Amino acid sequence: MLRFLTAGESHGRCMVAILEGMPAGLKLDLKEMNMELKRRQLGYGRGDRMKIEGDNVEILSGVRNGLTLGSPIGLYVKNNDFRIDELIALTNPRPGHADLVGCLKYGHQDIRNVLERASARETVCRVAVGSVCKLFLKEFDISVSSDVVMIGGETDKERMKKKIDAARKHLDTVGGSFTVTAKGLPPGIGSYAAADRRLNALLAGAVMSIPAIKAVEVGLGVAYAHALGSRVHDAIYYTKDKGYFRRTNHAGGIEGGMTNGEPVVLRCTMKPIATIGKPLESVDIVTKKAVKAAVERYDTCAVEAAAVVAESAVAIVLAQAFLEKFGGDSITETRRNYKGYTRSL
Ligand SMILES: Cc1cc2nc3c(=O)[nH]c(=O)nc-3n(C[C@H](O)[C@H](O)[C@H](O)COP(=O)(O)O)c2cc1C
Ligand SMILES: C=C(O[C@@H]1CC(C(=O)O)=C[C@@H](OP(=O)(O)O)[C@H]1O)C(=O)O
Repeated sequence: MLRFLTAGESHGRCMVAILEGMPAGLKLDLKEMNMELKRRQLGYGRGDRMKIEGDNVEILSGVRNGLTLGSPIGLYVKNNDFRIDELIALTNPRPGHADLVGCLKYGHQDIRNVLERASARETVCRVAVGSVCKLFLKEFDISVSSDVVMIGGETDKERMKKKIDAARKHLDTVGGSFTVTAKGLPPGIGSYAAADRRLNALLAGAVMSIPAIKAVEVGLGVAYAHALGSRVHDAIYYTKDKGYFRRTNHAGGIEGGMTNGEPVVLRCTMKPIATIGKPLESVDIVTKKAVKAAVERYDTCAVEAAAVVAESAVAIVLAQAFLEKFGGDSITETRRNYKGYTRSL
């Protein structure tokens, strides 16, 4: 079983992750891993925090001479903006963030005790872990990519930028949507046999766990609601060369909770950033008086960054489901099992 845990506060010393269950013998290319971290920092509309951080992952354990050992992989990313103990208390929760409910739930009187961990800074760990999973999947010619498709209702790249500029100018924020595509998967990853093995549910859960992601559609997604079955199901064809194939991919590569051999395509929606320069009404959690919500430094738009995080979330789930099917304590063993299966198809 491939599993991971992360720890770290946004302005704490560092962010860490442990990935357990990765087979031995996988070559970890640190340069490629750090490129993923860099991609997460970019994107039009990001705030000033990204100018402070220069995210760089260090491998603490589980690797010798660049190869995984089969033991837990410890990953570390330093926070340049480390100042958690100096930050002043905040008592004016931001609508749309974890602030109010987090204080009620954990008994805090300072929303900083909540926001430090609720912050999307945690997603740097997700990308560090995802970068290892992407390298694993690459061994089997499986790739995961993403595309921003809409920002604040605009689909043209220049208009998207203008939308972000306008939001920034008006001290507001803006959300959007993006697709994540995984190519090269064989049919049969995931299963219809049990609810917790259905791949579409696992993928949606992983992407929805990224802060501010509010919807995940598989293939045609919500558009299925308007359609007739005869128009939307992907007819099946066969040739000796190709084997089974489809001419359309409305299903987004998943049928019955399993990959069907076509690209897996998800469409994901992100809400606008909760911190707003012109803050909404709120209530002070100590005095109970009406106040304006807290304004921290913020990203005007982080859809591009979220898309990179979602690639990692998807890569992690795919690596988990792939290993569930093919097993293997070493890459050699996984490859042998994989080849045996694909030959049998
Ligand atoms: C890459 C990324 C960057 C984000 N940057 C900010 C930010 O600067 N300010 C903010 O208030 N929220 C930001 N968010 C969103 C919050 O983390 C999110 O709204 C909050 O955790 C509550 O979201 P939820 O209701 O989906 O859990 C960011 C999210 C992501 C994925
Ligand atoms: C630190 C990151 O994103 C942060 C996510 C975030 C939030 O509230 O989610 C708030 C901002 O942090 P700060 O208040 O320090 O400016 C973002 O910069 C990151 O993506 O690495």
